[in-house]
Amino acid sequence: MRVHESELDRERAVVAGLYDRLDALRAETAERLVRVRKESVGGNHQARSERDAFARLYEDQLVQLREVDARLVFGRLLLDEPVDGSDHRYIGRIGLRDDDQRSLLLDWRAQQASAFYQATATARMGVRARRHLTMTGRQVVRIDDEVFDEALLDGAGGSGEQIQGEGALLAALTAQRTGRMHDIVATIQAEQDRIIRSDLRGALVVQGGPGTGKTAVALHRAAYLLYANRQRLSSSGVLVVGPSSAFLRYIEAVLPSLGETGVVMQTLGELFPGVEATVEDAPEAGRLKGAAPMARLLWRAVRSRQKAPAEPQTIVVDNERLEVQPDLIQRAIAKAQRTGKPHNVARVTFVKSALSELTEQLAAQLRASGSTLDDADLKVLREDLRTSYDVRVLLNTAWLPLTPQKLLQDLYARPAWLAELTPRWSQAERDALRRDRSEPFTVSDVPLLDEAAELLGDFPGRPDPADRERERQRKRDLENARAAIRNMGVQGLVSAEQLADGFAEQVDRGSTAERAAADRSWTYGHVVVDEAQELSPMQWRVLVRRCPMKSFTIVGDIAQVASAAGATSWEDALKPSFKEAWRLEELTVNYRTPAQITREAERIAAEAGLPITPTQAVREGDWPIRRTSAPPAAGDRGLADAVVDAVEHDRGIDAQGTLAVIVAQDEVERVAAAVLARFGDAAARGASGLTRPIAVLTGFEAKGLEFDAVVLADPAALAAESPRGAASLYVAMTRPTQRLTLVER
Ligand SMILES: Nc1ncnc2c1ncn2[C@@H]1O[C@H](COP(=O)(O)OP(=O)(O)OP(=O)(O)O)[C@@H](O)[C@H]1O
Repeated sequence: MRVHESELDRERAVVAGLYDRLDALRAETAERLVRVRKESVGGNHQARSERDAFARLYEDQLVQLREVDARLVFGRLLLDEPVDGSDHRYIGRIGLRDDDQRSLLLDWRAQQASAFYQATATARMGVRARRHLTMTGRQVVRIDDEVFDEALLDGAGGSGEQIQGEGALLAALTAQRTGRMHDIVATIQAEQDRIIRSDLRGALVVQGGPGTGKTAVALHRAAYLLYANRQRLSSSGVLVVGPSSAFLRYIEAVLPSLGETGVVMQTLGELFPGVEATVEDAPEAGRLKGAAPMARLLWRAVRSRQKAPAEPQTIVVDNERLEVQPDLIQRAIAKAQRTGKPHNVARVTFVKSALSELTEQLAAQLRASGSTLDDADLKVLREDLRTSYDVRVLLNTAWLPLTPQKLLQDLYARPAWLAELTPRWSQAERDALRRDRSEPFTVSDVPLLDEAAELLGDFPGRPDPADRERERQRKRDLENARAAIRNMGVQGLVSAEQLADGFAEQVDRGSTAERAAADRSWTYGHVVVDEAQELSPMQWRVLVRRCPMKSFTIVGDIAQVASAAGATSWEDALKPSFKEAWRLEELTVNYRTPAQITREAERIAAEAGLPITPTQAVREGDWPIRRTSAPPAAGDRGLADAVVDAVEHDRGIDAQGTLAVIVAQDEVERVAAAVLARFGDAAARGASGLTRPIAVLTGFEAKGLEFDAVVLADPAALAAESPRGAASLYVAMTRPTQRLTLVER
């Protein structure tokens, strides 16, 4: 015991030294910031923009140094071979060095830090022992050791190999939930670490049952990839896609706590700039819109808007009546189509070709009536035709410039046109898409808008030259940044790209992340997709367009598919976009849900025929599943009242933790009203409930989230509402970290 005490003191002294170093760095950065800001406002534009860029860089560094304060250090390795004069190596959120550049703290993402997560007694990786440090504020409160080198063992024996840092892990797993996801750097397990550090290239699929840490792993992988491929990813960015804004809010603090702020997070409804879709389609419409043939349908829709008139058209130009044959327009259309360019771009060829033929026809007509025409006259004729109202109407009727929004609205609002395009569909299918022009776009419309944008190309008149100027400016910025780095002697501390980003912000005030999110043609260096089993083929197509290099981390659980357009196997989902070029990793340990609850959820899911991957829960819970039922005579009120009672009962056990009431869509508002009436401000309906003690959610909203306790209203209704059997019920049952109550009807 005494030995342990003195060890604790020793660690406290080391950790205090690390915090001193952090404070010194902060002070130094703050001082640099003040100095840069104070420098006289004079100088030319170039000098000012350089100073601003440095100021922004120091501000970012200060934010990062502040973010890493909590649990700055969490581990220590005892090494076979000393490094920098010490056989102790401390692992933390960031790397720290002393004035002589000796390593004091190793960034968890550094290659040498992988031993902290992966070493075992049988594969020691040069490690004699591993120590987990548990912190409260800046103070070490506990140490847990695992010894690998037999020479150090005095009969105590090494700890189990499957779970590492058991004490620290269990403390993290049973800690009360706050409605925000936390990072897991201190306790990443070996199977998770291998996935986190897997190569940047190609598509990596992480399949795992509920609570196996897929989301946690995906986010830590994003942080790791940004660290290990800083040059490549900092300018192109990383996109994280999640199912709902509630989910993104739940995970949004994880990356900043790992020191990463440049990641773009979007829901599937936000992938098309300018549209923020939150409404979901009815299952049948969602299925049709998500299916791969929709791409072909949109192609045909665009083609059908390139159409010669059925009859000859008479137009008047320069007081001459011209009879335009459908053939003439048809030839111009064919020529434009042969360019293979998008609709709005190919239209230029169409117009040119039609104008040439019309000019010839008009000239021939004038010559026939006795006029003589030279080249200059022909030019004038062509210009007269180009500016003629009749010609404009004629050409626009045959080939009108289109926006993606207009194309899609027309498709849904003009049943006759849709019918023409879908000869093999049933009338019921066509009716499912029917919609008024004024209705907002749905989440399933977003990939269709993107597909349409691809087929249509830029709308004429959009600022294209600005892009070229921006490119030239970027080159100048990079050169200036390199020069500035040399002048200030900060080589190695900042990359030219980072600094040039700072210059660019000067112009459009946007970080890489903001610019990427606003630009449909932006291509990311890496894309992380969470809850990927829900994605439709059309959604996959958008994501691959956002990252043509196909560097993806795809995490999900095929058994949790709730949407009608989601995948039934990873092979089917990925084949169209990735062919065979993806690799699969599986996670099998459930870190969230206690064993009793996991077993019951898996039993129900298996009975309903869901293809679940059974998980191994790391712990037994302290509470059995509780079942109550609503008195049948009380009707709808009965369920709401029984739910309120169940919540009250659970608050009696723990009034501090987070609790979710999960309800089928049809009943959620009624139950929410009763819960809010009883618990007032302590409860809220929807995503805003995530920062309150009690949240009332639908099965869909609860996806990916977790709570200390869950009260599930009417499990049968929840099971019935999902197009894929009991998926929604399975998801709901696997949300609690401690207690589950089932309120049956
Ligand atoms: N190595 C770990 N150390 C500490 N906590 C962990 C670890 N791995 C996972 N967890 C915790 O387990 C819980 C479940 O993780 P996560 O939400 O990533 O699972 P998931 O596989 O995405 O689940 P679901 O499919 O149900 O959404 C989270 O609270 C997470 O922090």
